[in-house]
Amino acid sequence: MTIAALIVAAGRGTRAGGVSPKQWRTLAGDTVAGHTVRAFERSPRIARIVVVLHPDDMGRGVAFSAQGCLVAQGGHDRAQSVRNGLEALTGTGTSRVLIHDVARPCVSQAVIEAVIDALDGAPGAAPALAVTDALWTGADDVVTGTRERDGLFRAQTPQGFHLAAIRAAHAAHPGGAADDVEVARATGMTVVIVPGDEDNLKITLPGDFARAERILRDRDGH
Ligand SMILES: Nc1ccn([C@@H]2O[C@H](COP(=O)(O)OP(=O)(O)OP(=O)(O)O)[C@@H](O)[C@H]2O)c(=O)n1
Ligand SMILES: C[C@](O)(CO)[C@H](O)COP(=O)(O)O
Repeated sequence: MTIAALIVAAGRGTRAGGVSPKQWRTLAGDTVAGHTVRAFERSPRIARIVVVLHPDDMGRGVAFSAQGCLVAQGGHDRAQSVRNGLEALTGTGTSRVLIHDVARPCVSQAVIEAVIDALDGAPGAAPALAVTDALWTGADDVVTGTRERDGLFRAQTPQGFHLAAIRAAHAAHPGGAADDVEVARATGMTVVIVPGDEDNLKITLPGDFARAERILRDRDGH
């Protein structure tokens, strides 16, 4: 069985601010994208890596190609970028794919392994963390109600799938999905939840860079 990682890196990181998109910012000695790609290169079970880049960033693809990655051009939204990455896997003999946000550079080997292992028993698998805090609704800075937290999860990536199944799901989906699990579930696919990791944050807002850098430095013992 051949397993690929598909890293979507074609977003602009508008919420993170800064002079360049968040995936090109340097943290703990490498770019965010460099850390993310390396996490999958370190996994002996990942046979190939596709990196999906924004049209303006295709020049950066040369370095990824030189290190053995496939490179694809991104689309107008995340789902289109995923579809372009899936297309790039055509003819490579890949049977399973782990789809990951470039903006999650602290993904651990344990999370990658858990997703891969779960795909032996289900067509889809993804990491998530159970919601433990109380949940409120609010308006104008005032609490307006509470919500049941049982059965709620915070979704992470990598989200793993049998390749043919996720290709078919993306081809059939009308658009507007938050992630690939939503696309998969729209076809009736079973997606199992594996343990996520608090450190597997998605760099989204300016304050997230410092936290990601701390995690990466602590892990590398710097
Ligand atoms: N057209 C797009 C849009 C998003 N992405 C990727 O999808 C992931 C989603 O994370 P998010 O935080 O939403 O990234 P951005 O779209 O870059 O961020 P923002 O919404 O703040 O602009 C990121 O890895 C991003 O690069 C992509 O490959 N192609
Ligand atoms: C795919 C994802 O990371 C799951 O948590 C997330 O849905 C993508 O980004 P966004 O913050 O919802 O735009």
